[in-house]
Amino acid sequence: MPHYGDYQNAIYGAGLAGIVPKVPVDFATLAARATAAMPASVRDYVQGGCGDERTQDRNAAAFDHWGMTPRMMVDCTARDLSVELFGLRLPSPVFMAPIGVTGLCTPDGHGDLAAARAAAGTGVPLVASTLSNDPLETVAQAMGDTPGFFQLYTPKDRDLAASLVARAEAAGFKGIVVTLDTWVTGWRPRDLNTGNFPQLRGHVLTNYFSDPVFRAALARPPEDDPAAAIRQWMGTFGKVLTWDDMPWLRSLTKLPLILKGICHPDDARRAVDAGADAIYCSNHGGRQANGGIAAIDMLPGVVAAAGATPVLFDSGIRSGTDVVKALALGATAVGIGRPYSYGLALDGAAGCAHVLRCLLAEADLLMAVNGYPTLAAVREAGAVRM
Ligand SMILES: Cc1cc2nc3c(=O)[nH]c(=O)nc-3n(C[C@H](O)[C@H](O)[C@H](O)COP(=O)(O)O)c2cc1C
Ligand SMILES: CCCCCCC(=O)C(=O)O
Repeated sequence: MPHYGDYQNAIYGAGLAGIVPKVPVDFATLAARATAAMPASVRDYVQGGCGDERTQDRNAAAFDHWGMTPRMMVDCTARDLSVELFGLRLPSPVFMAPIGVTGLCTPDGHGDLAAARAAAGTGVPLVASTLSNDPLETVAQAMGDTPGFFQLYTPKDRDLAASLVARAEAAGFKGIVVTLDTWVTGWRPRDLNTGNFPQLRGHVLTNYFSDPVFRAALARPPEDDPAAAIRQWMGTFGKVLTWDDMPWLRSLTKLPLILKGICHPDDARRAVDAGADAIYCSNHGGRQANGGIAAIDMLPGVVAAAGATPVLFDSGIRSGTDVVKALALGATAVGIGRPYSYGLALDGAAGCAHVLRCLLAEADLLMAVNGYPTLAAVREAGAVRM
């Protein structure tokens, strides 16, 4: 049976023929190379975060104070990283988190399709953002047989929300991820210092501009009057959700409903009671609120509160080791954020797939060396706060 770790042999094998990876295999080199290659406006938006970015930095740094203990004399020649989620058998517990400017991460402006193709090529699901340069239907198609999830930024216009969800269902997405932490944008100095907010320049609004409900409310189509369409988007983006909205959200779809941005155990309990099918523990990569606890440090409390409900996690994952630590702390599946957008920036779909394969190879080899043949073994081994 092939293992994700075999990617290491492929890299060394290519090295014998004098070929080195086009995209770096480690995050530090990847980030340095990608941010040098990106246009400044995209780089600042992707790399930046809220305030002085201490929460963002802490998200990644906090993985250092969690450690795992290797077990010996365990046969790990066969390893199984597959996971069941919402009745789907996924080949690995890794997915691509929604990134609203994915479209801009490739020079052709079709980064969303490139990420979808990377999903198709690797079997790693993509959570497609509402904020996309290509319509969700086209993105879904580009994912091939790999399941995808649709991330909903809930508009104030309830009919528009219903339309977006219905389109996502019709397009074949397997679940709806409702983001709770971004009805308004956090304070982002890098973008403020350059007066740059991509959406206000008409980027990544294709799902709105292509939507029949959104279009029906415009005097003239977005193609003829983009400024008016952008103004309408500004007016409708970001409904403030409360727990009272849960029955309505639930009524929009029969697909699994996943609530993104849950960090407090009480909120996790409330989400489960209100009918959420999964909790998505995330602090939005430190982009929305500064001054927070690192996301990975909040994961154990959320997992305990969620009980049997699956918990997805992101924020600060930079390596395969981080992936295994998050699984050890109870995550059912782990979201990759900025690293895959850097892969896109350096080599499109191939670069994105390479980043995902490297993360999976490192995770798989760590499991092999640490004596964890399955994800159940990872979870049983756990991680210790050092
Ligand atoms: C450039 C950028 C755009 C993002 N856009 C969205 C989005 O459209 N919807 C959403 O729910 N989260 C969005 N996020 C948050 C990610 O889904 C994820 O929570 C975050 O990237 C995790 O942090 P990390 O990248 O530092 O690991 C975005 C993140 C970045 C970096
Ligand atoms: C008013 C738009 C809010 C930002 C949406 C994209 C996102 O989640 C992020 O940049 O982070």
